[in-house]
Amino acid sequence: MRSRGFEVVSTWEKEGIRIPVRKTASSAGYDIESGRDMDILPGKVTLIPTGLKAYMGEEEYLAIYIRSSMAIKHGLILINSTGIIDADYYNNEDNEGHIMVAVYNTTSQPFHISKGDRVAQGIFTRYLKADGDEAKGLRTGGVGSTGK
Ligand SMILES: O=c1ccn([C@H]2C[C@H](O)[C@@H](COP(=O)(O)OP(=O)(O)OP(=O)(O)O)O2)c(=O)[nH]1
Repeated sequence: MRSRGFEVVSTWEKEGIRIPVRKTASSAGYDIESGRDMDILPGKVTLIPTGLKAYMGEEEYLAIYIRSSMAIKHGLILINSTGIIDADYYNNEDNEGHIMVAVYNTTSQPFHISKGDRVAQGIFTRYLKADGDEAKGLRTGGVGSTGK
């Protein structure tokens, strides 16, 4: 039985996309790499495609955080502070569940990222449901897919 994990998005160039790993026995985060070469321009939001999707249990999500060194040494932040990858994002009909890392370059200089550079980390997390919660909707895509 499988619980949670990562897969390469089928439409993405598989070459050079590595399934995330934790670097040490007690690291919480799975290191997530950029799926392509990119220039992260100052003062702009850039979506970094990862070439990855994640599957998990129903009451779990994958929390995406910046790698500390990207923030502290290079001034990159996540524009949404923490990316929430919902369990039902996996294999959605729009983009298959492609995980995007939404970065903002706080410096005045462009920052180059190569395919395979570790940019973010993902931590699988459990959440709790409120009494009377009977949500049944189906996710069809990514950011803003359930409204505006
Ligand atoms: O940094 C992020 C944040 C979100 N997502 C994907 C996964 C998530 O399941 C989906 C929707 O994100 P969220 O629910 O945070 O955005 P929303 O603006 O509330 O959109 P929706 O109306 O689709 O829920 O977009 C990413 O790939 N990267």
